[in-house]
Amino acid sequence: MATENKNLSDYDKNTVPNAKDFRFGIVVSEWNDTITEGLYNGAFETFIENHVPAQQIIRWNVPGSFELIYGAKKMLQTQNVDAVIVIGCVIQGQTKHFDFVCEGVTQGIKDLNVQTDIPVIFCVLTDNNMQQSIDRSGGIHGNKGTEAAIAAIKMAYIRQQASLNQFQDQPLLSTGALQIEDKPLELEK
Ligand SMILES: Nc1c(NC[C@H](O)[C@H](O)[C@H](O)CO)[nH]c(=O)[nH]c1=O
Ligand SMILES: CC(=O)[C@@H](O)COP(=O)(O)O
Repeated sequence: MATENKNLSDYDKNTVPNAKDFRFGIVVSEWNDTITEGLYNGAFETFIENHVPAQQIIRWNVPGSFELIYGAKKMLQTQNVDAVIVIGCVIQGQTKHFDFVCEGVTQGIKDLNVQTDIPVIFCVLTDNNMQQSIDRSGGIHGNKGTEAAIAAIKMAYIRQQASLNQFQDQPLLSTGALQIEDKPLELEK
């Protein structure tokens, strides 16, 4: 489903676990900072809306999207966080550099998810032009930062429950969603 058919800011609050005790890191690229600031604001505000205290949200800046990999790695190594969001905006230029940056960041963040125990959420726009980025950072298609914050909460919860081995005897709804203490968690099919 393309973004144009699903607003990035829409989510069902009934499927989001209580996030008041989680700690989150956000690594923000300074390239295209008008866009990345919009994505950050979307993520930060969504965390606050879901009861994450501001003092439990750690922000680091890096020069560009390629540096998100190292920045996230060092945050994971040094900070007590339950999930990390990396925020970037890569826009096609005149050369193939776009392809290499996008692929490099994608693979690097994937590697961190494989090699470490902390979820790293991919909030990197890879757009053809600035208008597409504007549309996805608080514009007509919503805010990918909101989407990323919800993903971070859900993944932090999955990590927490998995570490407690609670999934083994957790009651399941008929839909296959986990029944958690106050609201069901919809696991993506
Ligand atoms: N063109 C964009 C870049 N390029 C810079 C790289 O991300 C990196 O900082 C540089 O190659 C030094 O290692 N970065 C973006 O985030 N967005 C772009 O559109
Ligand atoms: C993604 C990039 O690095 C790109 O925006 C740089 O522009 P260009 O390909 O014209 O050098």
